[in-house]
Amino acid sequence: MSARKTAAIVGGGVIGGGWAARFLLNGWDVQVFDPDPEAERKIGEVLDNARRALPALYDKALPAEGQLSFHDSMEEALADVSWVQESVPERLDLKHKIHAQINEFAPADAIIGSSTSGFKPSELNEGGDTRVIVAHPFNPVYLLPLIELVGDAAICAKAGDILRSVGCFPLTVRKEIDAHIADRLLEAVWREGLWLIKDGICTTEELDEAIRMGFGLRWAQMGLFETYRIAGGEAGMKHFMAQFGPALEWPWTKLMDVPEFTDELVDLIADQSDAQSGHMSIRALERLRDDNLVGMMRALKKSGTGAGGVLNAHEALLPTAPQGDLPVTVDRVIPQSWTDYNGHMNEAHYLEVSAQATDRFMEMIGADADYVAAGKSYFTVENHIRYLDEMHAGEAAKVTTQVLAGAGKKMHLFHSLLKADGSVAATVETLLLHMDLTARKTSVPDDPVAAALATYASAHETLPLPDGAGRHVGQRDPS
Ligand SMILES: NC(=O)C1=CN([C@@H]2O[C@H](COP(=O)(O)OP(=O)(O)OC[C@H]3O[C@@H](n4cnc5c(N)ncnc54)[C@H](O)[C@@H]3O)[C@@H](O)[C@H]2O)C=CC1
Ligand SMILES: C[N+](C)(C)CC(=O)CC(=O)[O-]
Repeated sequence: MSARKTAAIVGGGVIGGGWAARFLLNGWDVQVFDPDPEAERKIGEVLDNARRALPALYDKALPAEGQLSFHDSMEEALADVSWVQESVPERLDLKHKIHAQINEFAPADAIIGSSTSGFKPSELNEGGDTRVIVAHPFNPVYLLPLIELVGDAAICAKAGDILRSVGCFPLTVRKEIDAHIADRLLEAVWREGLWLIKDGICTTEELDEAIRMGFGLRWAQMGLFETYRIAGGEAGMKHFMAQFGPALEWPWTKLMDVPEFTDELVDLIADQSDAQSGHMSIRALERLRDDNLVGMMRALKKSGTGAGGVLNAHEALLPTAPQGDLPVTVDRVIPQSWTDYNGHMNEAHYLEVSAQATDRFMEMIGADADYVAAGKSYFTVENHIRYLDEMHAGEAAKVTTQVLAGAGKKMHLFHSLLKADGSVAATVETLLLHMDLTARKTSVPDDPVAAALATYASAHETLPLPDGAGRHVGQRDPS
């Protein structure tokens, strides 16, 4: 993979702006070419949404943002890049023209991807010596991990490595077909929806409720076939197919046809959509969507299912730098979902951050997932939290951890929650005991864990006792 972490965005609209945010917030420099005089403003607004949402998916800090630049020529925008992403309007003639220009200026080793929703790579490359692959994203590109890759196998493999490094899920489509995989499914649902609305069976809002109150939730974590596998009950998929296969002969869909896009139909759909969502601006709807997606995707991290597994794998790649003499055990952004009616981070999440810091420190001394799977761990037996300052959504936060004592069965830690300016927002003094998970009784840790903990305890012994250590609730500060 090229060492250059610079991407060119050709076409900075809804999707190009999302690509710019995906690369930029993962530490890449981004060079944009888009003749629209409003492109810089539009991308700026997408970046505002992305900075608010993407970091909240992670329990570790993302890399420092790359540099964003706008260029008046394709040649300038493509200088020294390792990825070119084309996101111009879905017109094959325009894409051919653009890719001929890209081919002229892009470095020979650069990946050239098209965001096209439906064209095949053979169509994009027809008549020229271009080497475009389909790299089809899903809006919002900075949050949804799926990128469908279609085209040259070697280029797709290299593209997949790069996409994984910026938190995406590259899905290589085995054979090219119009609209790849996901858009064919989306098109089917959209066509049927148009018929249902045209025939007065439901409104746009009722159709959306039918999706988001039912299978839409299921699809977010298990897709279509795993869901149907469960629907077959103990008899499984074959029973499901036997029971519901015949329905494919019945008129449960009109997909053989699509309603004529008359002015009446377009007005019908548009009027109902306005009635459903017209009270919110697109940017407000986008922020609501992002908050919902972040909450759902964070929930999937616990089981590692679907997008949750992608987030966990990407998070494992993110480095955490030490802070002075103390290890940084949490380095993250406060998610919107952690704030409450007082407009700041809720008290419960200070303890959640502390628990994350303790888990990270346990990993650092070898009491990691494998250690727990072997039947040994630590249990927290006492916490003392001091709330010293508010934390707000989108705020960067670090936790440093000092070992106050670490011998025998005991592990006595002091976590300090630091704001971006280094001030202390909270402290959590926490006492843990080592446990035998089979006997459910205290036990001494394995020698390697005991030795690693003793090393930290010895190194921290020379540090001043942190302010607040040993306090009890309501203790007066010395005047
Ligand atoms: N909107 C969506 O939900 C999705 C769209 N896509 C695909 O992404 C591509 C772009 O779609 P959108 O972002 O929605 O369109 P858009 O209309 O929002 O953005 C297109 C951008 O291309 C720019 N542009 C036009 N001619 C150009 C040229 N000669 N050189 C450079 N830039 C030029 C325009 O100024 C505009 O900013 C299409 O192929 C579409 O199928 C893929 C996934 C989702
Ligand atoms: C409607 N659409 C064809 C532009 C959808 C896509 O291409 C993917 C998406 O984000 O839904």
